[in-house]
Amino acid sequence: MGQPRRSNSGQWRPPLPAPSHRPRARPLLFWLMKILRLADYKKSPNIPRLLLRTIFSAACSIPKSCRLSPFPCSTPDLPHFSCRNIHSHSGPSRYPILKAKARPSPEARTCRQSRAFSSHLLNNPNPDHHCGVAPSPRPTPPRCHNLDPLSLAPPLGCSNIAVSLAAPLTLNNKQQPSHRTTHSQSAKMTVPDSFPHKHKVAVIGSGNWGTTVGKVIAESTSEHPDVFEKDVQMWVYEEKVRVDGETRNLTEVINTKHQNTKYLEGINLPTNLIANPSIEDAVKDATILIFNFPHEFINNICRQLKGKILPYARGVSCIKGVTVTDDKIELICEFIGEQLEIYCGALSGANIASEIANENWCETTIAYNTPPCDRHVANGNGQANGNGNGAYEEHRDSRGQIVKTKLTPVPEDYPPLDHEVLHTLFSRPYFTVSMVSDVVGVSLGGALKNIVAIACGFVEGHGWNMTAKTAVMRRGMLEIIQFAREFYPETIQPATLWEESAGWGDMIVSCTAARNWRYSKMAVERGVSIQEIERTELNGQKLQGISTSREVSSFLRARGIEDKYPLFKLVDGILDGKVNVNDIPSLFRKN
Ligand SMILES: NC(=O)c1ccc[n+]([C@@H]2O[C@H](COP(=O)([O-])OP(=O)(O)OC[C@H]3O[C@@H](n4cnc5c(N)ncnc54)[C@H](O)[C@@H]3O)[C@@H](O)[C@H]2O)c1
Ligand SMILES: O=P(O)(O)OC[C@H](O)CO
Repeated sequence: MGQPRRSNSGQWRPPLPAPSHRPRARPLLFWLMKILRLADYKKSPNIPRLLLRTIFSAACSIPKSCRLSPFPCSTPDLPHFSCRNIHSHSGPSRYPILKAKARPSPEARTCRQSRAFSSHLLNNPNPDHHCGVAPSPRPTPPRCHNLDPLSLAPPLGCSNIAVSLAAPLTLNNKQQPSHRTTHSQSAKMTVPDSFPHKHKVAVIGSGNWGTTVGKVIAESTSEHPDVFEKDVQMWVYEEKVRVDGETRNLTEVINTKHQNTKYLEGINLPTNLIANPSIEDAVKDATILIFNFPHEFINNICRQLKGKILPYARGVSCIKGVTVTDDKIELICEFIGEQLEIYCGALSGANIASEIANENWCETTIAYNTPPCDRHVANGNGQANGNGNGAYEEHRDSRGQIVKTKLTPVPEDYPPLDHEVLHTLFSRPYFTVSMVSDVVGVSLGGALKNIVAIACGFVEGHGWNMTAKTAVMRRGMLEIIQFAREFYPETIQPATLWEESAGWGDMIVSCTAARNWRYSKMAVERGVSIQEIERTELNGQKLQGISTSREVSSFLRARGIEDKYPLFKLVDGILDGKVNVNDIPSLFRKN
């Protein structure tokens, strides 16, 4: 890797990749022209055509072996990048990487895995060797779900993003250049990569998943002191717990024993994860808020947080559920954003807390649409906030509407808060993160699968088996997609539900191994209501499927369309005791 260098305008540029990794366009062209000249192409016009066709078809062929591998590459410099990702981003473009490096849009920069991907390619001209498969042509850069291919055309002032993509980005890779150009100051102004402020992270909620995510994050903040403050505050809904024969406050137990004995027993927590019973104090000065509690408490918690957080804080909701108010349905992350006047993304995936807490590998999906005002575009003109020509780009919600709240941009003396930073914050060797922009797919996939999981528990409790459950899962997924298309047609990307952990992955794990499935099965087996089981068996944990089913059904009923969602309707009926589990097969009978 070379040294950081200055452009003609005096601006710092990242170093060029090592010469052996540079594109070899010139020698290639040279030889091509030589062959054509030798073949006297003016007399044989078919030769150039044949040559081009051969090159093009070679570039299009990706070995199938790579497409099928579900495992992450084991390369130490790219621990979270999998062959599957390489495949899902592959396409027929002849020089896709060079194209993306030359003219990416802001979305391309924030696209999932882009940093890892570009640095990986620059460091490894043939990325496939890490996957243990036969070499293949270079794959395309990562694809964003909301990325219009046309947006790869160069918007004004984006030219220097090419430079940031071309250089391995700075947060994960220790060989990075030590300067990052900011955008709002003059083009010649540079800021060292060590920003005066680091992001302070607070986790709001400390249940089974809340504590697990707290652990993940506290490990990351320790590992990245250049980006994050080490200590992570975790708000704990204070309770008395019995430990070693004594009754103590849960917060005190967490801070002394470094275990959440009530909600995540037996897991050692990092000492920089600090339990705090005061929500106000826990979020003080935090720039990144992680929301992680059962969705039933969302109204109350948002009320407590209003006016108590930094105006430029940003959120990620790990909550699986929806909010229904006045016959309006809202994604939890957007509800949080609206209430607290911030932007909030969503994390969801096939994630069973105890497995991640035990550091068993799995993957997850984060949907985050970096608000235009936070896009630190280091372009040739030093323009900030959006499209680089001085115009302010509005932030839009998942219904395509301009967000009413005028967001306060994250100040420039913090590391830019975007896909890269969030990817860094949540990634662990045992937790692979995919970054996407489809907030609807990720949120609804996570919320609505809980209804399906309850149905699967009923089916299994009744004595039917895996094949019956599969039918219910399939039906459930169709209703989820239909729901997303009906209520969020503007931005839903159904591919998210097929391709991401937050879609089919979560559906499968939820219907075969998670709590909503397990305890609804138990309810049928014991002949008691699921609410009764929640009260007696879960030691304070919550089954989100019960309230989600109620909320979604009341929303559909209010619109007179519940019959369009027969599985959702049936689960609600069973929860009410009005319908019998035996009626489930009737959904599948065609008249
Ligand atoms: N547990 C998992 O494996 C898992 C995995 C992925 C996603 N999720 C999702 O994460 C979210 C949080 O789930 P969890 O498993 O951490 O919670 P949990 O089921 O462990 O719920 C208990 C939590 O609720 C809190 N609580 C109880 N009464 C409260 C009140 N009145 N006000 C505020 N908080 C109160 C408790 O203190 C505790 O932290 C849910 O939406 C869930 O669907 C869970
Ligand atoms: O245990 P559950 O049913 O709340 O589900 C946990 C996760 O959502 C599974 O991905």
